[in-house]
Amino acid sequence: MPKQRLLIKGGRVVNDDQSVEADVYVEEGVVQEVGPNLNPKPPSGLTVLDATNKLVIPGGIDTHTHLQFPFMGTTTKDDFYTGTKVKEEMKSLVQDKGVNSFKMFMAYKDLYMLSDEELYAALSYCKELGTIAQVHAENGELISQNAKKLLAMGITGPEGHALSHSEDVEAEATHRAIAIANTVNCPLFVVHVMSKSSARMITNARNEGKVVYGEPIAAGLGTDGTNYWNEDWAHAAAHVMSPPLSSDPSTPDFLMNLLANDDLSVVGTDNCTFDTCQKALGKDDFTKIPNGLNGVEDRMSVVWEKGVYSGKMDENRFVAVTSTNAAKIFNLYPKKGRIAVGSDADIVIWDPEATRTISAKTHHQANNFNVFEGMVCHGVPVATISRGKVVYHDGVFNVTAGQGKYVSRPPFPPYVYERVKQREEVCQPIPVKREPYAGVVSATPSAPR
Ligand SMILES: NC(=O)NCCC(=O)O
Ligand SMILES: [Zn+2]
Ligand SMILES: [Zn+2]
Repeated sequence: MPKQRLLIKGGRVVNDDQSVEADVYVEEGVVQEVGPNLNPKPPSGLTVLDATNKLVIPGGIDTHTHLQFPFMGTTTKDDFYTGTKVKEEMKSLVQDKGVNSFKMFMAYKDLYMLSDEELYAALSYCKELGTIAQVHAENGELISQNAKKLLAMGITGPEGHALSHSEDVEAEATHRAIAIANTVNCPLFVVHVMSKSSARMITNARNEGKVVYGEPIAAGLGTDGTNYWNEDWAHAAAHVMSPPLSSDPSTPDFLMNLLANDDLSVVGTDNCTFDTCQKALGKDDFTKIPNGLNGVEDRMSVVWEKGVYSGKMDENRFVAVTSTNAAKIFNLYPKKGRIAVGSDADIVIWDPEATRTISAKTHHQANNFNVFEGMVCHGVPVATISRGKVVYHDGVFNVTAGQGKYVSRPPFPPYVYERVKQREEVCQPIPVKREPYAGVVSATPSAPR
């Protein structure tokens, strides 16, 4: 078999810490050289992609998706799912299967919700195994009480979902998760940060030196919860997810500012798609609407448009929040999340000037609705390269099902655990040295008669 060889010519290579005008030469899926005017020999058998006036960026890493996910009485439209398991299986998943993160739920009462005692035990064990504890932070008990009250008042539509999942519900659980994680010195990754209050909790915790990461999602940065009051039931229901999109329209901008400042760390999508017929399982009761929406296809464009094109972040921060930080937190760096010699050739050629309009009519996802419908985005992928293979170029896909490769992730990512280790060494409580108490001790009270 001839070697698979690829040259990306004339682009601007953007990593999280610098940008350089350079060509990128790839052999057998791995970057071999990054530099000006590369001329690899022999020229035969070499695929050349022109990246003049384009950015050459590391392939995006979506930190949070649900594919082929059985949930709330139905299964997501998009497929492929790896689930979380119970405690006995955690060790084997980490040591034998290359899993280094576990998601725990404080919401979904009577389904997934963990008590504080269970969360304490789970986070303690995550820490012992050297993994990242991901937490869905919402107070499931409060949601349940709120929902009962709203249904009794005759509020059965999707607005009831937003009202029952109030901002307090997310903020309280975020604060509690941070407190529990900090108590057991376990690194915490708060998934789908949707509200200002929750984001502030994470920002404060980071300012206090706690090892906490926050993940806003594409939908939370690109649209808002005013959609829950739309008079078209299907439109409103399509936006139902937990925690809900914020009903305060200034929240997406607020979250993007925190992301630009490194108060929040990475962008996921929580892609979890259900079509209108599936959503209709909750047509008479908002608590039965399957929770979830799209994002996986549009994440990079939404972040470019709302983050870079808006002037909040530069191209390097864009790379940090769409791939590099995720690769560091989940121990994939620098194999993933960087374009450098020895890195996997997962690369996107990105046209920062081109625009596209997002629509369910033209998207490639299986769902019939897109929460970013009509959004004009600057920043368009021209080509996508997966382990050296051009899988998308100028509108044409060259992929087959099953081509993706599972990436094993070792525990104890140094980016996270070096800090954890240091905190543990320095922050050990030390008993106060004092003379023993020599005074009177009252008699042990006798048992009541
Ligand atoms: N977020 C959501 O509504 N659906 C997916 C499941 C989850 O992440 O909680
Ligand atoms: Zn969740
Ligand atoms: Zn999720």
